Amino acid sequence: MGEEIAISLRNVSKCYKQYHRPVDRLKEILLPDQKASEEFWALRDINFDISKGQTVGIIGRNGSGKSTLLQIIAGTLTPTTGEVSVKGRVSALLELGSGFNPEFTGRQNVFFNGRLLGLSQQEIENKFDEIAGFADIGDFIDRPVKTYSSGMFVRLAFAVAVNVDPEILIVDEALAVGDVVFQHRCMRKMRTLMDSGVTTLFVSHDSGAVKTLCNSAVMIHDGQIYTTGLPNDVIIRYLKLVTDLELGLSQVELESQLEEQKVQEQTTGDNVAEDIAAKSVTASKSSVKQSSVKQSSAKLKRRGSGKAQIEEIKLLNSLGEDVGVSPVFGFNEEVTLVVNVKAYESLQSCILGFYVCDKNGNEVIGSNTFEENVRIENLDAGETLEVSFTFNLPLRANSYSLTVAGSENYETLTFDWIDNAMVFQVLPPETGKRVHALVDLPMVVKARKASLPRVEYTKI
Ligand SMILES: Nc1ncnc2c1ncn2[C@@H]1O[C@H](COP(=O)(O)OP(=O)(O)OP(=O)(O)O)[C@@H](O)[C@H]1O
Repeated sequence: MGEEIAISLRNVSKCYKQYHRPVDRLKEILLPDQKASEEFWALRDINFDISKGQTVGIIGRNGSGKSTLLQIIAGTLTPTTGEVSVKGRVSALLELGSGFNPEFTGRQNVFFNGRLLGLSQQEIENKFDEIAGFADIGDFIDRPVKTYSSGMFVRLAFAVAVNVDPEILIVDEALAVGDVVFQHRCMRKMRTLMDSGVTTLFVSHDSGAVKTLCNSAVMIHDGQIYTTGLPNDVIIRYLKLVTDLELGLSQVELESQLEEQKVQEQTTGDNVAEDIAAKSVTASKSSVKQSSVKQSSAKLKRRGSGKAQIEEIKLLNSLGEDVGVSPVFGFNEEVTLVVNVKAYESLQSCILGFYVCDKNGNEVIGSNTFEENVRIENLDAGETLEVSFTFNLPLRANSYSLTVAGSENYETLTFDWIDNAMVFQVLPPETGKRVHALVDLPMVVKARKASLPRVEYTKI
């Protein structure tokens, strides 16, 4: 039996009417023959299926169509064309305030919203204390919502959305509001819901949250699906697009890249997007030489201005040996990362850095020359530079990837950024010690048995 589909979109498009002046809207109502608006397609031909229990991150630049997409899935907006099928009770946390009546108290809104979501009066009463406890807004629960700060508002809205036993949870960027303690509480609750099989859609500009929370991601650009896949891969594509746009790559060039990517994906069935990502930035210059990894298997992903380029990356073991295509290191082994850079234009200064990332793309170890107090001044065009970083790998046995990047300084765009430049394995400790966390740092542990205090019994 195949996976159960919770959300399915077929050729979904949304066209908004846009008016230059408010009066044009009235004009069009009064004089329907005279068109006073322009059509704007916020979404075009969106097709995807989301299996039950998946957590999907939706990413994209401002105005790309993410909120429109979520509202269509949540059922608060009708698509202009296409079909949407959503199976399960949807609880949506969309725009701040949507669904709340400002004149009602928080308590009244909890009941009002609960009923809208299909819960009975008794069910809401049973859940009320949990919701109020989660929101943690004190006496404000009995005051009109219009007197709330935006933080209180989102606390209550989130508390309702996650505590009404949703089957499908839709969250739009809401976690960015509220204090740190509340954000942690939200994250924990979302994880619990996801672990219990709730299908979740999550729009965020926080790539870290998408990487840690989601199983997959969809990137929307100009109302179309730009790419889908593993969160880290999609985020890399997203960051590359943002860099390309900052570098002034024209829309025509981006569209032709997208077309080329689609054609190649169809013909090879392979994830050609990755190779295109690697080619597009620096197509005219030499590609990076990785003495330890073949380019295709390394899933090379690259972006940057190209003012200078990373020409070679090597990862040496504790004996200083280059250990080949798929290096395997011992637990806590000392390794040396050697990076060679060539300037194609003159640079006033240079910062070179790296990250060791886990499978989800979370940065586990990382630093750069600036933070390590190694100042690199003036690189002339044609000049080369070799930088080495020596560090240990006190990591849980697993595979890790290496990201290497360089920029002129913190203010400028990176000249070269290579994600997944190399993948390597770390073995478990030879001592047999189990590593329970991602990183295992040396620590001092002391234990002391305290004798129990004597209890004196008084005879009555
Ligand atoms: N009611 C509306 N009428 C006209 N145009 C709209 C309307 N709502 C959204 N749009 C336009 O549709 C496009 C997509 O908007 P949407 O809010 O879905 O983007 P978004 O990706 O969620 O953006 P952000 O990250 O800034 O929230 C934008 O260009 C926006 O101006």
